[in-house]
Amino acid sequence: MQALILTGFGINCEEEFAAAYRLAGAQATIVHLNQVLHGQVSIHDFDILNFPGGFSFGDDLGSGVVLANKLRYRQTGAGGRTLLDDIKEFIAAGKFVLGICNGFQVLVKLGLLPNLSGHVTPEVTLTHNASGRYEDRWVTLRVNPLTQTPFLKGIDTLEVPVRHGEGRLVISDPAIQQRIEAAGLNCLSYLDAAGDGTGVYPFNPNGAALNCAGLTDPTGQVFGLMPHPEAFLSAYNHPDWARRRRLNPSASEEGEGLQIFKNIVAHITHSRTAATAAENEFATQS
Ligand SMILES: NC(=O)CC[C@H](N)C(=O)O
Repeated sequence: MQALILTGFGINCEEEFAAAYRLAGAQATIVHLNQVLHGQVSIHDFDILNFPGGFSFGDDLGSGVVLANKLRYRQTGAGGRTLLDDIKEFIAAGKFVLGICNGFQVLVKLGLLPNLSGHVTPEVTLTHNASGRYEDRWVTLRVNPLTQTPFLKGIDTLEVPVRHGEGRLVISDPAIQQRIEAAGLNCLSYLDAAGDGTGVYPFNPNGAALNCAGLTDPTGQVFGLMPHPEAFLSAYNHPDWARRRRLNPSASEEGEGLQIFKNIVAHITHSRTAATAAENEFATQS
């Protein structure tokens, strides 16, 4: 199971991302975006493509906009081929894409999320937090029980840090909002201290529509979220770890964020084993 983790141009969470995959049992390779754009590395040699957080292109024109435009418009080959063409093929082959924070912003600006139309055109946007400030705090999330994505399998709630200036999801078309809700694509929502979904600041740190902290596409293969699960890989990353351990001394030393990476690594490994078994059976029969 091979994870490709993009870096360069102000992306700054690639090491945490790689650590997450390694702890989950996968191989992680950090690659500069130019190596992919110049054809030195092919995304097709990997199982999952990852867009980490950071400040790509200094957040100029809006977080994630320039990187999304490079993927959509920068020609990587003959005939006007772009990296987005490769990413579409990658997804059509049943592979997975994960974007965290700035990476989520890239996927939204590109139109890979929520991608209700299947045409990869932007349908929603992420913009400046309602507070007008950069928000750096821990939040609690609930997984939407309707979600089909393997990334979130078996997870009910989790605590994770956010650190962003542009995390407010805006959905200007009510029909799109309704379709996102009906399909369960708003896969993560912010909770208040009583464990209820809330739009109230600071529990919802940015004023996002639908209290949405994360989205998937209709296939569940593309997943993006504003908070940083890759920053909660060890129980000791939590600001309140000492009290949590006192209350529950036998609790795992793993951070809650690691489960997302373990889930996808297990899913891909399992699907591959099943595919090989089916091929072997076919070979024996024919
Ligand atoms: N941590 C991040 O990835 C931040 C994303 C983006 N630069 C923002 O401020 O919204």
